Amino acid sequence: MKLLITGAKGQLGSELVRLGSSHELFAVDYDQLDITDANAVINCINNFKPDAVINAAAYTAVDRAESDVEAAFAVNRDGPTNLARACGQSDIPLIHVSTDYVFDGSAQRAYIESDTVSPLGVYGQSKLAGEDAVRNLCRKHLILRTSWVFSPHGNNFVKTMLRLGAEREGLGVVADQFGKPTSAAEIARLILETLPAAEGKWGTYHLAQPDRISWFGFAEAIFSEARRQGMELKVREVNAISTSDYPTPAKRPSNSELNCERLESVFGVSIRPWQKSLAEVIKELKNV
Ligand SMILES: NC(=O)C1=CN([C@@H]2O[C@H](COP(=O)(O)OP(=O)(O)OC[C@H]3O[C@@H](n4cnc5c(N)ncnc54)[C@H](OP(=O)(O)O)[C@@H]3O)[C@@H](O)[C@H]2O)C=CC1
Ligand SMILES: Cc1cn([C@H]2C[C@H](O)[C@@H](COP(=O)(O)OP(=O)(O)O[C@H]3O[C@@H](C)C(=O)[C@@H](O)[C@H]3O)O2)c(=O)[nH]c1=O
Repeated sequence: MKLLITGAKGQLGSELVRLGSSHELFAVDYDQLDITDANAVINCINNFKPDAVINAAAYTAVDRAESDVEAAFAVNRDGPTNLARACGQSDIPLIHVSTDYVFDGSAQRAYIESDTVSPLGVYGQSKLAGEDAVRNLCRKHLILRTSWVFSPHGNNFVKTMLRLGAEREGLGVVADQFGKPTSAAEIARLILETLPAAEGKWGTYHLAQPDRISWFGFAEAIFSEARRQGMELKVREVNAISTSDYPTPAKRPSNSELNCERLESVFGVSIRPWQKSLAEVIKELKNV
């Protein structure tokens, strides 16, 4: 397939490029295609004539978004609007990635696709506006909501923990926010697997790796896997703290577990647990 990938230097974009080599890729980041520029988006799609567009571009700085509202909405709402309009006009499928942070976390179970959305912060609000634009402007769309993305690239919780764990003896990590860590490689693998089978299955799906865990539990898993692989860490004490002990500009959902049964049953795919992906990512980071 001829695939246009936006945000190609980000976590997901990098994995799409790595795993998508059997396709003809036009992989562009901000410097080659700014998705907030409507004319540039139309020209790019008209020139390359892709079979599908995968939007991996986003504004992902959750706390910074609270004071940088315009920029977050430009990238997360206006960018997808431009892509969806251009794709919709040419009947090109658009794969768009969204987030668990569209939910407020009040559910006592895993969220399904049709659950009420009610984002707590600017990042989630801007991503929700992007989802709406894609649904309204491009019939052939897959909106894939994922969560807690990690990879060897860019910024993510795994890399932050490994950095802090090498610098400090003690760390406090929130133990009352739960979700599903998901590797960018697993998202890329599943996008490339579902896309060729997507005709007649357009819509919104949840895509996150089992199992549900807290950020604290995830931090413990990161340190234990890093030590198992022989990494030297300074950290001796990881303390379970509550959200109120770790004030941040953006509010985060206390439960953003995504139920992914719909994706698995409609496409007949199975999503690997994050533990295996974590081991692979740490192995790669160790060798950098
Ligand atoms: N990271 C996470 O934990 C989660 C991410 N998601 C979603 O998954 C998707 C992929 O996220 P992830 O790979 O982590 O994101 P990254 O932040 O790693 O990558 C996003 C990429 O988009 C680029 N970008 C920013 N603005 C523009 C623009 N105007 N035009 C073109 N490119 C732009 C960024 O460039 P630059 O770095 O120069 O700004 C960066 O290379 C996003 O939709 C995100 O919302 C969902 C749940 C969790
Ligand atoms: C660094 C650190 C964070 N925390 C907490 C803060 C926060 O509640 C939680 C996660 O922090 P982060 O800022 O790394 O993660 P955050 O930016 O909230 O991650 C989110 O990113 C966006 C893009 C998404 O779409 C979400 O799915 C999610 O992955 O851990 C600690 O408790 N201790 C620490 O030392």
